[in-house]
Amino acid sequence: MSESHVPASASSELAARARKLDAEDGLAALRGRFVLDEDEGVYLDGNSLGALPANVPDRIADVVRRQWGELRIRSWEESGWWTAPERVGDRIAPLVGAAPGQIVVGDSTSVNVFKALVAAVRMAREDHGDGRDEILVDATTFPTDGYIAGSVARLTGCALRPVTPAEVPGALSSRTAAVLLNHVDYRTGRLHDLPSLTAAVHAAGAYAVWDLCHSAGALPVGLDEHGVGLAVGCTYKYLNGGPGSPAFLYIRQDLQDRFDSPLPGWNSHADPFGMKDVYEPAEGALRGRVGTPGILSLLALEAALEVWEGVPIEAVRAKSLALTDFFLECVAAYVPAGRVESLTPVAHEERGSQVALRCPDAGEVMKRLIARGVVGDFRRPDVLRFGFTPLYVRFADVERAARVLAETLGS
Ligand SMILES: Cc1ncc(COP(=O)(O)O)c(C=O)c1O
Ligand SMILES: Nc1c(O)cccc1C(=O)CC(N)C(=O)O
Repeated sequence: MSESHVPASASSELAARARKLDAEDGLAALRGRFVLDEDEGVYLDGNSLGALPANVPDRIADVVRRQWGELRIRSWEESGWWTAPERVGDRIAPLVGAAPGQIVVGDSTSVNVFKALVAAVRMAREDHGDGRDEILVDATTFPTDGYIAGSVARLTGCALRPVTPAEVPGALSSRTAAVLLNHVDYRTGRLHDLPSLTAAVHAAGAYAVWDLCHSAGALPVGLDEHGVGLAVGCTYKYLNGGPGSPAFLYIRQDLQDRFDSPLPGWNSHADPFGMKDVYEPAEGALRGRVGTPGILSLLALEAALEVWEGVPIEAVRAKSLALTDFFLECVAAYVPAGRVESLTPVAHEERGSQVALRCPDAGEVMKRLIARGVVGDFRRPDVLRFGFTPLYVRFADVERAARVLAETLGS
């Protein structure tokens, strides 16, 4: 493959900078907590599926062989299976700025969006009456949120109004019951202003539900600090919980006794083993539970969260911004002008932990990149997505990815 498209002087200067940045990186040693083959290439798809933390396989082997194989039914108590949804929620809590007792883990993000959004509409109507008959949904959302919001609207007799996050303040009215928003846009990597949008929604007497899939584990969210009422997120991206690992649901402390779940399964009952005919919700966030949790993936996630031991999310954010800055700089230096267009905002306060580059032949380009060991992903119709997980991505990876991209585009 020709390297003629990458100016040699820029390449050696940026490669040297990458080595220096890696040498000075206070988080560099964290990469050792993951299973990553040094020779395999560059993994920039942690915004879709995080890498495997090295301690997970042995933990899962213990859960299967000893907890399930030997202790069997006793493990619900003796191995802490029954309380795992709340316990693992408390492990996620500091990463999203929540005090303990407000997060339960279980089900998928889609299911948690459903629970949170119905509960939000119910609370808005309790506060202001049935005139609250509109749900605003992020028009740029990852599709599942839009589909679920559509169903919630039909079930609750609300109108569904898709608007961009920027349009939300102007769209709020005395009809708004709930607003479903993404903290970081899955396609462009744009970070939305959670504090001001939450405040605007609350000022209109409505409830915001935040989807944190692309921010949890990538940047500080500050749920308690910003008075967020309800939030959901997945754990298989920046939290590295593994394929299909359970999602989380945040219910702010003071809203918990008003949280009226549309899926009141027996795991959320105040007395689950009372086997009562009448439903009585449990106290606290655990009324967000539904049925029996998937213990294997829940405990894989619990082990995966141990990689965060002693890692401040602020340091992760600082490295994330440095990585994406450096990637944009390398792309600008290496890729022929006009060949790609960045959809990711330049301003730090508007950027998540990914870079999205538009190019007309993105699908083909990503195939060729992957064949050369640079793994990002392709989002239709024309977006190359690169996710930067600060726990294991190195500056040298960033420089290499941009160089291989330039070579691929030039070939
Ligand atoms: C913003 C957002 N919400 C939801 C999901 C997916 O939800 P689920 O966990 O139900 O598959 C994704 C990606 O998978 C996403 O990017
Ligand atoms: N959640 C995914 C899955 O279960 C399989 C394959 C890919 C994904 C995704 O990452 C989709 C997604 N959240 C996105 O950001 O595009």
